[in-house]
Amino acid sequence: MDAAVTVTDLVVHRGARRVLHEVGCTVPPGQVTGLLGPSGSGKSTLMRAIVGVQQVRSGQVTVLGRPAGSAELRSRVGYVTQAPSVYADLTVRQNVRYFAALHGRGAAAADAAIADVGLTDAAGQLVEQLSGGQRGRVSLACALVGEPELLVLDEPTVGLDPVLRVELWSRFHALADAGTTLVVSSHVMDEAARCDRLLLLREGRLLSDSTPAELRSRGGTDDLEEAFLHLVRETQQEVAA
Ligand SMILES: Nc1ncnc2c1ncn2[C@@H]1O[C@H](COP(=O)(O)OP(=O)(O)OP(=O)(O)O)[C@@H](O)[C@H]1O
Repeated sequence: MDAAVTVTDLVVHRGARRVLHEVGCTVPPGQVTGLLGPSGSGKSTLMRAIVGVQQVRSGQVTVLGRPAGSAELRSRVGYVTQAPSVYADLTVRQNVRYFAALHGRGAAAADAAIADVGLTDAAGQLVEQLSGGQRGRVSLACALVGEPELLVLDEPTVGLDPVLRVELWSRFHALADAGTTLVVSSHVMDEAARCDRLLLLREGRLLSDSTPAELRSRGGTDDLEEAFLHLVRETQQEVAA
């Protein structure tokens, strides 16, 4: 099956610095692909390139068979940034119903998306009265309600309690099982184990594009964090050699 996203030799500069160095990777359809790496490694920049809002220096990004950012992709790709982008002076329900209407969907779809992110009890509250984590979940509900084919989520579980994190991850897998492609970034390695595939970034370079099992076997350890460190050391030795 064709990849949902193909990134080839991607170079991105931000300000005066090169922040992505000839990155190449693919994202398979109908799976949860994790984008993992330390803060500043380039995860958000790669996501921005995939959704077509990042100016690129060179290379190609193809999304659902089209160049990233094509007008035709707008309704097919959902993107949730780290900064919640919803209307603070509207309630949760009003926000999600508004985004539902933009996608030709009704109140029932909005209510289902609100339930998916665990906000049913807060549906009547103004967004400005919610916590940061709750606001992030309103953004997520607004993206879910459009039922995009590709969902790109920048650190969606930051600040969430463990129970909700587990629930959201099972929701991500249910979406993938129904055919949605998800790209989910995190800097928490324990979330890596929940992904079908892992893209590991460090200092703007892709260290690995593999399954968690392949990464464990390459690192000779069951601990993904250890395996990541092994890969970092291996890459440093290759660079030094
Ligand atoms: N608007 C900007 N102007 C200039 N440089 C930027 C800008 N935004 C990010 N950068 C730089 O680009 C690099 C990659 O940043 P990016 O936000 O993609 O990393 P990240 O892995 O998503 O980090 P985090 O996990 O902290 O969100 C960093 O060195 C950062 O300082």
